[in-house]
Amino acid sequence: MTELSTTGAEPRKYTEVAVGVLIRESDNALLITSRPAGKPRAGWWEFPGGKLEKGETVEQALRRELQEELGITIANCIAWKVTEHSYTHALVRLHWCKVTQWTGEFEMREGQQMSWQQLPLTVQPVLEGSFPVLQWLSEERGLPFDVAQYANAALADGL
Ligand SMILES: Nc1nc2c([nH]c(=O)n2[C@@H]2O[C@H](COP(=O)(O)OP(=O)(O)OP(=O)(O)O)[C@@H](O)[C@H]2O)c(=O)[nH]1
Repeated sequence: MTELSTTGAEPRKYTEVAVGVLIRESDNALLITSRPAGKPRAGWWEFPGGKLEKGETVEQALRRELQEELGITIANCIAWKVTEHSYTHALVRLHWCKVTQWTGEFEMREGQQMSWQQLPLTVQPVLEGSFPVLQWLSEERGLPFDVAQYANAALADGL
């Protein structure tokens, strides 16, 4: 699918992305990772995942990405939400899955960082395409959500 361009140029194509919300069973912590050097928004925090390759399902893409990036193999992928976000570098459709089971030891294979976080997150800045999901997760947990907390840090870092 495409979005009409405001410049009259070619419509921008959606990039389909599989994103994992990994939830640690013992304390419900969420896995957040930093974007590796060399990618747009390097050093920003996100939920782990990546782009679908041709012919892949969301679950296949997420399993591949998490093996490549984190060295783990997911054992489930519970389809949860689909969101869209327009960045200057891309128009993305994010397919969010909850993951509660995996095997393997975490290994940061792209030199990124990982952090098990409770809400509200203490790592900053966070990709703004993830804000809706942070809101839904907060609501599910009966916690307040203040988008300004995340947006201010993102603005300070050049949103
Ligand atoms: N993984 C991930 N991507 C997100 C999140 N939120 C969000 O807006 N995105 C966007 O989704 C896109 C994911 O692309 P990516 O660059 O991480 O994917 P990839 O690992 O396949 O990259 P590559 O194949 O270009 O190396 C980026 O445009 C990123 O800005 C999130 O929480 N996690």
